[in-house]
Amino acid sequence: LQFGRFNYPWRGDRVRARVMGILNVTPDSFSDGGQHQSLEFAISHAEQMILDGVDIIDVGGESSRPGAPPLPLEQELQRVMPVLYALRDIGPAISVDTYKPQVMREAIIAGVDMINDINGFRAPGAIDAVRDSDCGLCIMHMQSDPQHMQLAPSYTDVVAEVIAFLRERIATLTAAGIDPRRLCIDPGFGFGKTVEHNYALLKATGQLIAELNVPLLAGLSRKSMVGAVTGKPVEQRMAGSVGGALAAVAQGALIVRVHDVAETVDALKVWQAGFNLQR
Ligand SMILES: Nc1nc2[nH]c(S[C@@H](C(=O)O)c3ccccc3)nc2c(=O)[nH]1
Repeated sequence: LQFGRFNYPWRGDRVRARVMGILNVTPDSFSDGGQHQSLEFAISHAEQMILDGVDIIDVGGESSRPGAPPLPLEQELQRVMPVLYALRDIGPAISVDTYKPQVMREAIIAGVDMINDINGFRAPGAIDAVRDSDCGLCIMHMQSDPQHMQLAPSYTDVVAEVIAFLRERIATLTAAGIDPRRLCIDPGFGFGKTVEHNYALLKATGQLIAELNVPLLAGLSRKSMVGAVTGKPVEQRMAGSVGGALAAVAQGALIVRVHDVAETVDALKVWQAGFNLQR
């Protein structure tokens, strides 16, 4: 995958969806919290994803688990920056999953190819942090915040409201001088949504793309929406997650964010070989 600037994954052969592998950099639980072991694990996980055919590796220091307290800036930097520097020339595109402007700034200096912001670049300083660079930007919808979002998700019309939110963010970022070719959108499965809201959004993937006219990233891997319809626990949701990824790609999604890279890459290869994409 040639990942030149303004030649983002979705700018290549538009029909092939790209696979974004999830790389969670959690604290080093085996020693005194030093970075070395978690860095070693992160690099070996990245190397395995590359063997599996990953296109983008998404490095996240903070699990956005509902109810989780926010991770302090210094801790996030200590976790994420060594990994970004270790992976910057490893091959595939590198994305950083953060909503903190200072992490964005340092990640851009480290040469990341994309910034994945679950908060849609709403934090004060987030737009300034990313404006004067050429990295890709993923704008995700979230209702409320990770601490409160799953307490009582409610919408009048979830699809219309998510579209309106993403439309406003696209307009705000482009008005600030950001090239729209850098943008992709994401409905944010699991971020302030019930299972019903999530499936209404998944079924509306084509509508979001048609109305907003930017590439769409779908991130439903192993989430509760998969568990709800399969009855499976999180460690047995791979097949359901692959099914969800194909449901999104069939409607035009261009990036799927997944835990199970090898399985998703294979499923997409066979699906794309057997489905007439040029409809
Ligand atoms: N763009 C984009 N970034 C993301 N980061 C994440 S964290 C997520 C997970 O299960 O990985 C998660 C969600 C809720 C609780 C824990 C963990 N999800 C997305 C997504 O759906 N889209």
